[in-house]
Amino acid sequence: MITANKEQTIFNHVGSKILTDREIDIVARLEEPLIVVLGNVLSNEECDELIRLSKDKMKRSKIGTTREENELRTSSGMFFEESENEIVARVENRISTIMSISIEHGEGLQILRYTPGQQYKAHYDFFSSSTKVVNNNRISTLVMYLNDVEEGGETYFPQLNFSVSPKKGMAVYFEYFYNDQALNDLTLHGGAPVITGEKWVATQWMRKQKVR
Ligand SMILES: O=C(O)CCC(=O)C(=O)O
Ligand SMILES: [Fe+2]
Repeated sequence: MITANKEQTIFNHVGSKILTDREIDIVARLEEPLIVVLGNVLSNEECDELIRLSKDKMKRSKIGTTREENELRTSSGMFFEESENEIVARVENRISTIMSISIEHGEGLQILRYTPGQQYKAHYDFFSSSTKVVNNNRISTLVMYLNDVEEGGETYFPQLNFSVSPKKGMAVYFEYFYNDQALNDLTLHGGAPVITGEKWVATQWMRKQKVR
């Protein structure tokens, strides 16, 4: 007998809703590799507050440091400490339900800001097998959009001819912990250059084992 075997996924939600402290909408999904577009992940107030809190920090983190230019990623960014404040704790709990994994597997929430011309070139979120961290590699990503971008700034998957336009409060989830490495490789993705306006995102990466 021939059985079509579908690979095991981490994301365990079916239907069109995910129940957390908010009702999250599953807007669209690609099955393999699993890429899910989510709506109503963050409220407008939460988006604004995350931007406000990180703005200060980005400023502070630049003092006394020479800003290293990176070809791959030209945006500026910062990390929140675990449960750093009430809003980060609340959002982390929600993220953990969405991503079907406890927050102990998560690196701190990362905030990125892109101004016109800035981008994140196509990359993998997992580390290559030649690096030391590979024994506790990343397995999944949630990119949350904190504002509307006038033009540009799509999250694109060049191997899949697929892209997601940033929309305040929405998010894109994907995972790359398949047995078949070819599926993982299809999650190559980037943040297209912003053309007009600014783009703010919050990214959560999860690791195979606990990091906290
Ligand atoms: O800015 C984006 O759309 C993508 C961000 C991203 O790839 C990441 O944070 O790993
Ligand atoms: Fe990424």
